Amino acid sequence: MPETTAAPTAARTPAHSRGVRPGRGLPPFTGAGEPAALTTLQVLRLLDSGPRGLTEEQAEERLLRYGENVVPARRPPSWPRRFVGSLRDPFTAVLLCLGVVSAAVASWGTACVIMVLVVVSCALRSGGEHQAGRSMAALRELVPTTASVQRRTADDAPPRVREIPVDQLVVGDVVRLGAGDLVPADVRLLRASGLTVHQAALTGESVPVPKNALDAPAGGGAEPPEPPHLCFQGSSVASGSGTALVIATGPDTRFAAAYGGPARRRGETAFDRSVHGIAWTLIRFMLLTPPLVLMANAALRGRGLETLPFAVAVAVGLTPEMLPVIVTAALARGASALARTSGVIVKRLPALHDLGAVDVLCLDKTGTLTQDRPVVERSLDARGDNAPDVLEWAAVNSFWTVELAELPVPDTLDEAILDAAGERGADPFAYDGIAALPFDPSHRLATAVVRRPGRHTTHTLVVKGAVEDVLDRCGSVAVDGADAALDAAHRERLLGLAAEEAAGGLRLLAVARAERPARLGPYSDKDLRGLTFLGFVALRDALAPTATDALEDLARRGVAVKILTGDHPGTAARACRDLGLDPGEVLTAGRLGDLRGPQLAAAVARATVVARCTAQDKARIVSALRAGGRITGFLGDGVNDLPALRAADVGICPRGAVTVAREGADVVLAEKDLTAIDRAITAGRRSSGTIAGYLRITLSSNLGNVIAMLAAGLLLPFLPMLPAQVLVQNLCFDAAQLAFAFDRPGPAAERKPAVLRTRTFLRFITAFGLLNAAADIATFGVLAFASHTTARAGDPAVFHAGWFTENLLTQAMVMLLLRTGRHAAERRATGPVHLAAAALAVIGILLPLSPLGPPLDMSAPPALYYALLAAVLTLYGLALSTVRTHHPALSAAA
Ligand SMILES: Nc1ncnc2c1ncn2[C@@H]1O[C@H](COP(=O)(O)OP(=O)(O)OP(=O)(O)O)[C@@H](O)[C@H]1O
Ligand SMILES: [Mg+2]
Repeated sequence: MPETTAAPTAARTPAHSRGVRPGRGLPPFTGAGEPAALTTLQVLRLLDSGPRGLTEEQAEERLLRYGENVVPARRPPSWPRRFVGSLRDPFTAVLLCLGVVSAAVASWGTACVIMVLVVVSCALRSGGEHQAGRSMAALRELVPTTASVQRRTADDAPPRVREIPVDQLVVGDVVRLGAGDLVPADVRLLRASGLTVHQAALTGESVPVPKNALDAPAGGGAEPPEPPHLCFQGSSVASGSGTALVIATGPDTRFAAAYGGPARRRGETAFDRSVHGIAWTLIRFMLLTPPLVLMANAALRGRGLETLPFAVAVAVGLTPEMLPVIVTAALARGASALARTSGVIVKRLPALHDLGAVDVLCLDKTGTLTQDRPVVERSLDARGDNAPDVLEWAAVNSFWTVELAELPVPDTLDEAILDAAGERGADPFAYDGIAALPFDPSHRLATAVVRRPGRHTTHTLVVKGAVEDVLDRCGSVAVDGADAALDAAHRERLLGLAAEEAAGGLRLLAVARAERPARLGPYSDKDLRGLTFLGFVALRDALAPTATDALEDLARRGVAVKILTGDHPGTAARACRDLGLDPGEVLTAGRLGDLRGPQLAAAVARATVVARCTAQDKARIVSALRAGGRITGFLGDGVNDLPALRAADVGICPRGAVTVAREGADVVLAEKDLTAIDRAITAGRRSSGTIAGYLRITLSSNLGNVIAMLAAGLLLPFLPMLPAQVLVQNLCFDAAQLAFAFDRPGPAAERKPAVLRTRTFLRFITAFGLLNAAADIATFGVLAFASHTTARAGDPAVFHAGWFTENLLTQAMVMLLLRTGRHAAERRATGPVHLAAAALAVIGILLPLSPLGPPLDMSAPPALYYALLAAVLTLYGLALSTVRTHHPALSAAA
């Protein structure tokens, strides 16, 4: 493409020969931006650059000298730092407190074992996190953020625009900006066409701000706070395009000065609500336990502070120390498997859990339900008759809006129109392009201003866009070559005609035109009044071949699908119907009006399609669904999808999406394909199933032990379990639970959204905890019976050994019988959990008999005990299976 620039070429004189140092450190260009008093030419000179950009060699040299364009954000922490960080985990903190309490009462044994627990769990956790962090960083690198830079291979070579990773940009580079791009560094505009920029991250302003190149220096007056010719890193292009000079990179940008790192967003996610919610409930329990144990012992047995170590041990017994390890491992494993098998990149680990919990998925239409390969089917005039000239005007609009853009982004509708017009021999060069107002999703219009060669006094405005938005700007309608006033009846008829075409599944663009006296000044949306309506171009976009099956799968998995589109309601409804999705009542965003909160949630809950949505409508619908308790995913790929991507529990976009969408999304798909989402949701449910399984099993048996321990503590004249023993037992349990990180839950876990609700969960662990306690108490009876005839009746060491064995055996059984999503038939195959359970059982039986027994105050129980224990365990196993199958409320939770 020939390079057309307005700035003189003198700027290309090498400035280093004049002793000017480019870039970083140069006072006017650090962070705060650049005084508007300099002309573009002066700035280019100062930075030793030119309107044609740097050469590759210059850029390379600057990169080496001044460093990469990265904000010195929080670097990934090192392993030791993670270790220290994991000490701040609430469970660890509680354990440490308990350790301090034990040390304070000189219970050194307990204190030491608690320390061992803390160190082991922190080491495992930080190791796991470190590894997960590395693999996540590697995954994120598969979705790099790029910028379009204009560089030359040699001084005299023509400039070429190419995509490079953003971190390779240097001061003096010339970059191209297009709708949906992130502003890659602090830049000064050289040229701009209809450019508006979102700078909410910097200024909090929520509406896009218009930006343009500076024609003349701003003079001596005060500099405006947001100079219109500067764009800053951290903002994004909402519409239009531009060419700009990089004036500050990396740590020198205004963004780095303000924040020192990328801003992180988002309130409470589904992950926080479920996993964290349960963790905090437990922590409250743990903190309450020691005082309760002390009080009960004091009140009922008249014991004093000497029971404190025991009370502490009971609280420690409740802790699921391995929770963070299991969570990280399960999610990281799921995320890398998903990347390997389906090319789906999860950018934030907890997002995988949230994916599994999604129960409503909002989608855009184009490219998701359809192929995004539109072809022009026909063009019609205001009467609905074939009208080739309407297509020709649309082509003039498409050609010049693309041609005059600084960064032409191929739009499939424009391409289709140009193809069709080209086939019919239309010639857009019959006009000269004067100006363009590029397509802007909030106005749903694109405008080209053209001039017929030789007619210098008249400009023709050619507008194409959504039917309603074009009609709003029309004052007349062309009928049979003459203009007639556009009255309400006409308008209704035209809308009806459009609806008819849309009902056939066609996408529609309205075309209008106006003649104006030629002028020099820029054009804006305000000039689009009193247009003459010409007609429609109807395009057909074939349905995506995999969509029908994928929608069915999603429905089967309990995920409701909603289409939030900017398109015509008729077109969207027809696409749904053709894909077997009942559109029900089709809403338009306009009809939702100012509904908010619960009313909006209720209205949207009933609908499957909401058409004519703006970016803000999409976001507010997603927020309302979330506020109504739904866990909401959003898939979209355009600039107009960004607010909704950010508002959703899980924002999903395809790899081909605009840069801002890729940056804002939690999950990036290889392609815009619903089947990939289905696979990602399944992976999320598996990981959540693993976590839930771990929590249910660990906590129900921990709770059972605590109840039994309290009961025994009150019934027996001695401590039912020595603190050291509690902790050894805990260590064994924890080690065995690690197997869950490598477990794959059964298919039942994949059937519906995996949400761990605190209340259902507590019901589950209470029921199974009580069952476990009952087995323990039965064991006490059996132990007493088996040893009452022997010489060792009432020996605490025998009691300790007997109970230890039973505890480990019941834990092994629970691991096998309460696994997530498995029914009897599915539980058979051997896996890590089976091996761990077997190991646990062996340790449970042999440890008290081994030389380690006596130091832990355990000695072998009589043989009769083992026989009776077998009977107790059989009954316990039967009871477990019965409760699980016969209480759907409980088994459904599993
Ligand atoms: N290049 C264009 N020129 C003019 N008008 C356009 C252009 N592209 C889209 N439109 C109009 O704007 C409307 C909204 O389109 P847009 O692509 O912004 O919606 P969307 O929300 O992204 O839709 P989808 O759900 O299909 O992705 C379209 O129905 C069409 O009428
Ligand atoms: Mg779109």
